[in-house]
Amino acid sequence: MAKQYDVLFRLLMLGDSGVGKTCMLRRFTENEFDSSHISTIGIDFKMKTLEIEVRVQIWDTAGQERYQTITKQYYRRAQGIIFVYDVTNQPSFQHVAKWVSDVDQNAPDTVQRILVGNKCDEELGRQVTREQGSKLAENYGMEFFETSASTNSCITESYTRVAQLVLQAHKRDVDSLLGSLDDYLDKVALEDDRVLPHIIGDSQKNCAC
Ligand SMILES: Nc1nc2c(ncn2[C@@H]2O[C@H](COP(=O)(O)OP(=O)(O)OP(=O)(O)O)[C@@H](O)[C@H]2O)c(=O)[nH]1
Repeated sequence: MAKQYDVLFRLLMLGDSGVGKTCMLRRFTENEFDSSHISTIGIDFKMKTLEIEVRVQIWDTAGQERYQTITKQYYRRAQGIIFVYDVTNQPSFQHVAKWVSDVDQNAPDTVQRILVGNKCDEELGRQVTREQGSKLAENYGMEFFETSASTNSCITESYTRVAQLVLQAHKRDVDSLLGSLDDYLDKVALEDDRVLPHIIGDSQKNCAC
């Protein structure tokens, strides 16, 4: 019997307002980029199936302080977190420490994290060097990516990597879940085989034509 099912992970994007979270997500899911900034209200999400056969639900949070009571409620349900800062905005880089500390207080210990410096296409306006980003990520034990939603640089790679990390961290759970799902589907298939002639018989009896 054909076995088709998805593994679904929830990923959360965090970072200051304007660093480009929504644009990264739109680039990844729709391959589109918008140069205007319409602040996310509260929280939004999009789904995407990755080549590694994992389906991800990506939550795009509002960076604005006033929505943080709402967005913090989602930390607990995330398996992966993408911390985003803007390489042309030094304060957004400094605030990564605050986002990380919020996650430490509210998310499960098993949550997988990566650090992303977005807008790397803006070389002239750069305020945070690649080395500074990489060093901070190393201090937190995270992998680091520089991305551009504008030029589509490293966007798919960063989402795919965090999903891979989540998959590795939950591999045993996923394997045992899929193992029991296989057993269940096999059992149902066997039962179907036994029941099917009976159902056909019944339906033929009820058929009016
Ligand atoms: N040059 C450049 N601009 C970008 C990039 N990503 C986003 N932007 C611009 O940055 C601005 C903010 O982008 P958003 O994606 O709306 O930012 P956000 O982090 O979702 O903001 P909030 O919803 O307020 O938290 C927009 O004007 C985007 O066009 C990028 O990679 N390069």
